[in-house]
Amino acid sequence: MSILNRQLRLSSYLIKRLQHNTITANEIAARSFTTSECHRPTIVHKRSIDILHDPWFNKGTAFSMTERDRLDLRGLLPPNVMSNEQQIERFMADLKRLEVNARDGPSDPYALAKWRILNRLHDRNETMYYKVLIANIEEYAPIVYTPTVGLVCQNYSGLFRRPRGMYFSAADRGEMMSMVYNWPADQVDMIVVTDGSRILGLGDLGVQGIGISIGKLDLYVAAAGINPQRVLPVMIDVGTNNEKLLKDPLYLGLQEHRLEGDEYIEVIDEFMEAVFTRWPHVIVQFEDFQSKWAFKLLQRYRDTYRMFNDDVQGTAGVAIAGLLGAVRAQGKAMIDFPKQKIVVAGAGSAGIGVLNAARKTMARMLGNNELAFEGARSQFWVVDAKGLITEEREDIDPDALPFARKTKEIGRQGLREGASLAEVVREVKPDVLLGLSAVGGLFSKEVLEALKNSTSTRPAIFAMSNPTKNAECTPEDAFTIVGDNILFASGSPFGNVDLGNGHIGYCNQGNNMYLFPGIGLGTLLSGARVVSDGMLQAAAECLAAYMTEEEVLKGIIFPSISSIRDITKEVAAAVIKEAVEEDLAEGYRDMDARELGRLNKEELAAYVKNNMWNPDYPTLVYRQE
Ligand SMILES: NC(=O)c1ccc[n+]([C@@H]2O[C@H](COP(=O)([O-])OP(=O)(O)OC[C@H]3O[C@@H](n4cnc5c(N)ncnc54)[C@H](O)[C@@H]3O)[C@@H](O)[C@H]2O)c1
Ligand SMILES: O=C(O)C[C@H](O)C(=O)O
Ligand SMILES: [Mg+2]
Repeated sequence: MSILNRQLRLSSYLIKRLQHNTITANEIAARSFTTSECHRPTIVHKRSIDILHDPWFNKGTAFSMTERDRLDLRGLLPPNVMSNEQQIERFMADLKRLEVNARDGPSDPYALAKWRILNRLHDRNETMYYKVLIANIEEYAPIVYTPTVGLVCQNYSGLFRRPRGMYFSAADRGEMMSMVYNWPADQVDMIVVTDGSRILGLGDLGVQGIGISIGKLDLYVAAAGINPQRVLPVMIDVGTNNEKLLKDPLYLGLQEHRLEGDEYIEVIDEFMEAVFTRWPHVIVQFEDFQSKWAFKLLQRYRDTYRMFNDDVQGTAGVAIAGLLGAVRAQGKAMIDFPKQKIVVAGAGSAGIGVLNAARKTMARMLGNNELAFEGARSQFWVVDAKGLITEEREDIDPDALPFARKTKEIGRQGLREGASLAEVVREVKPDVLLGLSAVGGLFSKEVLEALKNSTSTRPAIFAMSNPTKNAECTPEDAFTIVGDNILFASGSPFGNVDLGNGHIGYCNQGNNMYLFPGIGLGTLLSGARVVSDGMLQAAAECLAAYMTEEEVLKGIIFPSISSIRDITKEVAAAVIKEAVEEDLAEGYRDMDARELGRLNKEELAAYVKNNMWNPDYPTLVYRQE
């Protein structure tokens, strides 16, 4: 009989005897001493993740800090310790919210409900989960990844059931080197880390941003065939500046404002040192860090560690592939790219990443010298929240400075500092209008009307902000207002548009998902010491060349998500080739760099394919210890 049952029986027996006056109060006090049995500790024969996965002993977020230390649980749970009452309140609030959330799912009214079902499968049986995901990637990528993952992050404190990944918080300073050993896997190939400060276009979501690391790693497994036992989603909780979360008693993260300055950097440094000490060959992808840190951290670590920033570098590669596709779709040779006039709305980590890469690509095509690099600058007009960026801007962000228009130029063009996006489009008549602003509907009717006067034979509109509601415009608006002869891509998935004349307006998904899995896989399989600009460029060029002439002329400039495993294999092979050529490759397992260098294109692709994990059940054999 369980302790609880025995106690219940005992107390009902005592109460009955008391009612019949056959027992004294003193006797009750003495007897009730036996009920202290329930305060005796329970002996468990497991620790760490095993205890979290054991429904008998798991307390979830209610494990106290001392218990977390005693049971090697530090870092395996979000930092905020909850009371049992709070846990129940959180569960109930989430349960009640289900119907509301199911209704406001982005394009699919049942998106969040589907996520819950898939998530439960993920927690029960990973092989089966990935088999389902890979076989139905077109249908379920929008659930486990953009756009639904945004909704998941917004509601994560309510959705949290079983922990996944690791949490390093500001309260763990000085402990990270030891707590990294709480993770049960001896080998980790890929870490995706966020500090939750800019999740998609949804702003600061604090600890709830862990959802984006999990979603990105789902694609690493599904698209790149990284073994799911060797991926680690990480959340670095340095606080949040989201006032709503700071006031929410059920929020799972640290309820203090974000660390800033050196204190912030020290936490990230400690994390990097800890993970690279335990797993020297791991690759760390930085995801959804606010711009002010995205660039600084990239510069700080990129020459020392195997790391890259997906929003800065992955997005840039995808945009370059799209921009080159746009040139081809106009019936021109790619080498004509440096003549394109490009208006970019948004000068954050993604926008500036794209601008730098596009400028370098133009400069390379123009002769790869100082003059070419300087000349390429004048092809870009950058508009941020304060309008057109010019050299007259006060307190200009140093990352945006190289793209500030010169006063003389803008005078000639009938523009001025702070000119609105519509004015800029009207005066510049660009070939490309690219949005990475996180402002839904920014490409308003007025802006799209202005684009009708573009000097291009086929203007391109890239509404790249995520999730769906943050897209700068919908494909319907773009095709309806600007005309049938445009090229359209969005960051989150939309359906194609029926143009009503027997033709289809293609909606491409211009998302960094076409590159980051291949960049990570290629880095892993080459054993490259760092992720170089050349490797990133090779990845972008591979993606650009993936589409056939016929597809591009139809307006299809990115592959369908159903071929993501194939494109990832090709991208990874291109990354390996470049790493070998740059002498950065150190080999992987029994394949050394020299042997890698001897493989031709087909052999490289076969090498990648053979090293991709497939969701098949292995044979299991039990042996006693
Ligand atoms: N499609 C992709 O693969 C991809 C990749 C990375 C980022 N993104 C998306 O890009 C968006 C921006 O990301 P970020 O990291 O650069 O964010 P960020 O917050 O660093 O930058 C946003 C930029 O937009 C500008 N902006 C704000 N309001 C504006 C307005 N009204 N007009 C013009 N510009 C305005 C801001 O001034 C800032 O420069 C997010 O929605 C993100 O989801 C998409
Ligand atoms: O996550 C995505 O869908 C793309 C990108 O990394 C983003 O931050 O929006
Ligand atoms: Mg991102």
